[in-house]
Parts: sequence; C-alpha cells; structure tokens
Amino acid sequence: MADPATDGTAREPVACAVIRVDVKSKRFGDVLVLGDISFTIAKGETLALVGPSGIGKSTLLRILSGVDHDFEGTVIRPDAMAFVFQEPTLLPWRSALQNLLLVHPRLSATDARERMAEVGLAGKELLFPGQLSLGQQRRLSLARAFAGQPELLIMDEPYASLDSDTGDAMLRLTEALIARHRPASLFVTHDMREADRLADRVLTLCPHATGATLN
Ligand SMILES: Nc1ncnc2c1ncn2[C@@H]1O[C@H](COP(=O)(O)OP(=O)(O)OP(=O)(O)O)[C@@H](O)[C@H]1O
Repeated sequence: MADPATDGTAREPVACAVIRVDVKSKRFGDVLVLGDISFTIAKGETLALVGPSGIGKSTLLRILSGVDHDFEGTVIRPDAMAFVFQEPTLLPWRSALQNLLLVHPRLSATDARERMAEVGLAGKELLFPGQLSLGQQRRLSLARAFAGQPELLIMDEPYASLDSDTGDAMLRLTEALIARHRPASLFVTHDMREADRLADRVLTLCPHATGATLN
C-alpha cells in the first residue's frame, strides 16, 4: 500500500455549492491519513472520488456525511442527504415497498410506487428483498435514496460486484436519476470507466508525496 498519509488539494469556484469541504487534516492517533483537501460540489454536479486502497476514501466519506467529527477543518453540508452503499442494506423481513416507506414515512404509497416504477420495479412492491435479484435490490436502494429528494447523494462503490451488463444498466439508471433530480453527487469508485462516464470531475486521492488532483 502507498504511504497512507494523503495530501489532497483541490480548489475551484464555490458558486451554488451544495457541500463545501475544507479538511485540513485527519489523523488516527499519530498517523496522518488525510491532508489538505478542499472542494465544493454544486447542484446537479457529480464528483468521483478515486484512489488506491487504504488511501482514505471511506475516511473522507465518513467526514463528509457527518459521522466522523474528529478532524481539523470544516464541512458545510445540506440537511437532505442520501447514501447508497455497495450492499443494498435492505430489511429482509419487510417488503420492497415497506423498505422505502420505513425510511420515508411521509411518502404516500402512491409516490412510493412511482419511485419504484422510476427504477423499473413496478409490480415488485410486495416482494421481499430475498425475492429480488441483486440488481433489483440495488435498484430499490437507488429508489430509496432518491425518494427523499436529496440535495446531496453519496455513493460508496455502488456498482461493485455486479456483472458488467447489470453494472452498465445501473450506471445508465443512475445517470438518468441524477439528470432528473439533479442532486450534488459524490461517488467512490475504483473503476475509471465509471468515473469518466458518470462524473463531471474526478478527485484523486494520492500519497502524501504526490498530492491529490482534481480533473
Ligand atoms: N478507525 C480506524 N482506526 C485506525 N486507522 C484507521 C481507522 N479507519 C481507517 N483507518 C486507516 O486509515 C487509512 C484509510 O482507510 P480507508 O478505509 O479510509 O481507505 P480507503 O481508501 O477507503 O480504502 P479501500 O479502497 O480499501 O476501501 C487506512 O490505512 C486504514 O487502515
């Protein structure tokens, strides 16, 4: 693994920023994991976060999402945020529709069904997650994320471990949902093809010696 100390510097205009990140440093004990990382994401803009294993991508996501407050710097984030993880994280004993409504209790059943139809799951509302294919489970987790009309969408390797056809279909679906709902989006990926296709800009976390780049 590369030197885990990371020095990322990425600056650009801040107009219409949905999230504003200015991390000076993040340490675990004496170990510097993240250095100087500054960026914003505007409404409708998608940023890919890439870098080698162990460089600090998940650590940065935890800081951005507000789970980890133990760092130097500031993050200004919106209230309405949604997360999509590698695993769909569905409750197996609840139907697909209930999985949506549990997270969004104010959503009407009609709206929830519309959200499911939007991701190609019309007619699957009453099935349990175990009765859905992995691709359908991922679609449901996307529907759940977009159902709250998030201002900021954070995705952590959302297409990992899918076969190439399913991954491609999910990528197309995500593109369409982002184009329609226009959240600011940030996603972690190891796949530069995914990053080039989905992202407007790519933030690369690099070892301390070489810094980080924003393209
Ligand atoms: N709670 C913790 N305590 C101590 N060190 C940690 C902790 N969490 C992560 N680290 C270390 O911080 C560094 C960055 O880890 P992180 O999980 O953020 O990397 P990553 O880029 O997401 O890796 P991957 O792509 O493999 O998921 C690693 O060296 C890891 O061992």
